[in-house]
Amino acid sequence: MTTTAVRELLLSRIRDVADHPKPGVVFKDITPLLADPEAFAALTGVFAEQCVRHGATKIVGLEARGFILAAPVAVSAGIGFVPVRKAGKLPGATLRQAYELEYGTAEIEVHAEDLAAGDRVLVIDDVLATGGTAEASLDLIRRAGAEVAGVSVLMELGFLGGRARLEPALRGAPLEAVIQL
Ligand SMILES: O=P(O)(O)OC[C@H]1O[C@H](OP(=O)(O)OP(=O)(O)O)[C@H](O)[C@@H]1O
Ligand SMILES: Nc1ncnc2[nH]cnc12
Repeated sequence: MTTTAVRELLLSRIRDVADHPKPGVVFKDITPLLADPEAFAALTGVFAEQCVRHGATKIVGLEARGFILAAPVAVSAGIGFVPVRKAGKLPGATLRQAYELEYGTAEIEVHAEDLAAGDRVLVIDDVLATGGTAEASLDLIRRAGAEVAGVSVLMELGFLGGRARLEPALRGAPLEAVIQL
């Protein structure tokens, strides 16, 4: 399949849900994509190629939808998967990072022992919106001593300015969005 055909297939499997989870938000629902094995496999293939191209040695997935997309990429690429979770879920010793959302703040965590110097980490998630979650994940990766290989997302909501917010934290690492909206 050509790159354009893959993008069209993926876009056709993302459903817009108006006013979810609150009025005024158009929620980008990826469950139709996950339910279509051809589309899910195509997306996994795109991420796996980026993983190889950026020389990643570990994959971080961002809870929760990022877990679903990142795990098959790690298996396909033959490298480890590391979950970045919302605070309070991981049982071991963690590093924790607070970040700002559109309204209020949130915190995410990673097991400190899962990342170390010498790791090159590709972050995978479904959506880049304001960029707050991805930015905080890059802080965690570096605080663990690892290097950021890149950030890969299925879709970027350009009108929310996530790319500009993330730019300084990327420090030259690539941010790739399969679909720009
Ligand atoms: O760029 P941002 O403004 O930080 O937003 C993007 C994040 O928001 C969504 O996750 P959410 O926190 O809704 O969690 P979920 O995947 O568990 O539904 C999405 O999956 C990203 O992780
Ligand atoms: N509009 C949106 N749809 C799906 N996930 C999101 N995360 C942040 N904004 C989102």
